[in-house]
Amino acid sequence: MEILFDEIPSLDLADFTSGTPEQKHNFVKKLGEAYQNIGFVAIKNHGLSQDLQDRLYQSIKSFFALSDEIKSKYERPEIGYQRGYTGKGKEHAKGRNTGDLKEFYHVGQELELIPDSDSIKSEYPANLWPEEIPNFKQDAIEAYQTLENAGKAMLRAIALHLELEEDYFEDKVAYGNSILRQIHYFPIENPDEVPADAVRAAEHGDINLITLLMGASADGLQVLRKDGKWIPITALPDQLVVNVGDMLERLTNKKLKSTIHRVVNPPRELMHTSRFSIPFFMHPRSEMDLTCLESCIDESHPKLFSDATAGEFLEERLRELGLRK
Ligand SMILES: O=C(O)CCC(=O)C(=O)O
Ligand SMILES: [Fe+2]
Repeated sequence: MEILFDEIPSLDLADFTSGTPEQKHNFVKKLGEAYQNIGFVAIKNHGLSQDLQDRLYQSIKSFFALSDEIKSKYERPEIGYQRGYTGKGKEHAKGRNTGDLKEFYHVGQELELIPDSDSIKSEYPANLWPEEIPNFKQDAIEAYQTLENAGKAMLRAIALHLELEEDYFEDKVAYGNSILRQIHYFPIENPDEVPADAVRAAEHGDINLITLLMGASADGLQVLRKDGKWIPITALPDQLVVNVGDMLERLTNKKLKSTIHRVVNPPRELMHTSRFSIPFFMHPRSEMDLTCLESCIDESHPKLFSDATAGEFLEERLRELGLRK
């Protein structure tokens, strides 16, 4: 069914997690409809409190206000910047060379929380915690866990929409390679000093299964509708934006859409202002097989992707983004 949304659909996650069978059914139906079309929804009752979001934004504002010299102590190119700080302009979208106008900080699974018996533990680098910002660690870990739980609930709904067992993704995302990315789109005093084609975040699809995005500190996020129109996204304060990433698109042979999105620059007179945002990229364990589901392949939907594991696909994309040599 062709639907052209003027805004992304809003859903209540509580309908799915604690609603009546009918509410749960309707949630899955609306989610499936949205993900087969615009690839984005906004959800409320996700479990992440406003207080925690405020604390997170406070910590990252303090962190990014530190000098470049201090921030670079937390930069680890040798692990593809998968933990800690990534400096200004280092990442560019796939297919581009001009770096995005952003700096960011990555938090992954906290190793102490993974049981020793799980061999995945040895795959992950340890998190880095900035000693200059006392609450950073505690707030980031709490947000990571809350978003991981909300993501698991979304994946249960997605599994039902795909007519899989509700717990299909459960073991695949247990201690998965998810990343909390805290982003600062930095102020630019003189717009003529940056490359003419430089933008806050050039158009891209996310790599992972799904992305859960907290309300940002300013406008700018836009998604590309299939008729070519860019639709601005503004989440209400109590909402998270949740979109399909490339891994889920591959698994479902493009039944679910990883929609291209971007963050545009503000008008020239506001280029000197900052924008902060915090996406949570929900990744499975590296061994997850992303081979297209048989149920998503038929004569009118031939298989579009070669077989790969999540780990293989991620490595390829990190090289394409300039983060891995
Ligand atoms: O900053 C935002 O609002 C979105 C960022 C984004 O799309 C990303 O980091 O993948
Ligand atoms: Fe994105």
